[in-house]
Amino acid sequence: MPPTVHLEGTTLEGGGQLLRLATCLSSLTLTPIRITSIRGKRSGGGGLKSQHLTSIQYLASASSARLSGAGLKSREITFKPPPATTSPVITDCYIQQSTPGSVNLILQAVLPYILLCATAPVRIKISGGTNVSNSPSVDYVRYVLFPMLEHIGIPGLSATLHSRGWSTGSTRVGSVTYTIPPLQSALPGFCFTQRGDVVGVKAVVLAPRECEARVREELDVVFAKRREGLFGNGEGELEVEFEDSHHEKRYYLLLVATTGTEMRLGRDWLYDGGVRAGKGDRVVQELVKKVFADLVAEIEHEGCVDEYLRDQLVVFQALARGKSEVDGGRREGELVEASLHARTAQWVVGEILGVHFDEKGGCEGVEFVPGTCSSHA
Ligand SMILES: Nc1ncnc2c1ncn2[C@@H]1O[C@H](COP(=O)(O)OP(=O)(O)OP(=O)(O)O)[C@@H](O)[C@H]1O
Repeated sequence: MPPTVHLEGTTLEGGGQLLRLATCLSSLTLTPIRITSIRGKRSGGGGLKSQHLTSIQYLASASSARLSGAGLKSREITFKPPPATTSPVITDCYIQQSTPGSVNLILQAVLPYILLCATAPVRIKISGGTNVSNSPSVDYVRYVLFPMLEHIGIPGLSATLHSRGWSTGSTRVGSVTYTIPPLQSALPGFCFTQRGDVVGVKAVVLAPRECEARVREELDVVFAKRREGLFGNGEGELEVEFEDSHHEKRYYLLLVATTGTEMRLGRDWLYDGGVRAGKGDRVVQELVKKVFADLVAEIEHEGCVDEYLRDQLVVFQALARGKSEVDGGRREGELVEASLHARTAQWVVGEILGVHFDEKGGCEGVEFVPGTCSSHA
C-alpha cells in the first residue's frame, strides 16, 4: 500500500474543493490520505458541511475505503481505500441531502471516479441545491461543463432536472438525475488553445414570471450595447431561455458564449440580496448588467475557458494520457494567472498523482486506465 498522503486543509484556497478532489483521487488510485484543518480558511471554524460529507461517504462506500472521523463539522478525516482494487460495483443510486447543499459539487466529487470505475452507464440522482452561490449551477453544468467534457472525449453526459433547489428565498431542496456513461479507454490528452471568435450567446434566465417581458427587454438592450465586446467585427445572435422561478426573491442569469471552435465560456449570477416590493425592476437591471460585463471580461482575455472551468478541468488533465493544455488567456500581454481554486486543484493532483502544471496551464497526465482503479503514473 502506498504511504498515506497528508493534506493540510488550509493550503491555498483552503475550502471544500481540496477535500472533494483528494478523496476522489484517493478512491481512484487507492492512495490513503489524511486531511487536517478541513475547510480551514472558511469562516465559522470550517469543517465538513452536508455536501462535503455526502460526497466523501459516497466515495468511501463505492470504493470500499475505510473512512474515519467524518461527521458534520469534522475538521480531520482519514480515507483509506483497500490495498488492492475490489472491482467496485457502481450502480444507479439516489444521493439524498436534506439541505440545499450544491448537487453539482457532489457531482464534481464523484464524476471522475464513476467515469473511470463504472462498467456500465450509471444514473445518479442527487437532491439538494441546483442553483447555489459559489458553485456551478445545473444550468452551467448542462451548457458549459458537459459540452466541454464532450470535447475532450467524455460523451453522453446528461442532467435531467426534476425540481430546482435554491440557496435564496425560503430554503428549498431540488433534485437532478445525472446519466454518466463510463469511459471505455484512457482519456486522451487535450489542448484547449484555439478559441476562435464568439459566434453566439445563450441566456438562461430564472425570474418571477411577471418580470419576463422586462427581462427580455433588458437583455436585448444590453446585448445591443455589448455587441462589439462579444463578437468583435463578427456577427452573432442572443438566444433566451426563460423559466419562472416561482418566487419574488429568486433571480438567476447564466450567459454562455459559444465560439467558432466550439469552446463555451459562461458567467452567471444568482441574485441573493433582498428584493423589496416593487424593486424587481432594479434587480433585473443589475443582474443583466453585471453578468454581461463579466462575460465580456472573459471574452476579452481570448482564453478558451472561463475562470471556473479552468479549475474544474484540472482533474481531467491530470488523469489524461500525456500532454494537456488549457489556455486561460492574457490580460495586458501577461498570462491570466490561474485562480486560487485552480492552483489548489493543481496542488492536490501534484501531492497525490505527482502531476505538475506549468504556468501556461499545461501538464503531463498519468494516463489513468478505466476499470483499473489504481494509478498508472
Ligand atoms: N459561478 C460559478 N459557475 C461555475 N462554477 C463555479 C461558480 N462558482 C464557483 N464554481 C465552482 O465551484 C467550486 C467551488 O469550490 P469551493 O471549494 O469554493 O466550494 P465549497 O465546497 O462550497 O467550499 P467552501 O464552502 O469551503 O467554499 C469550484 O470548482 C468553482 O470553480
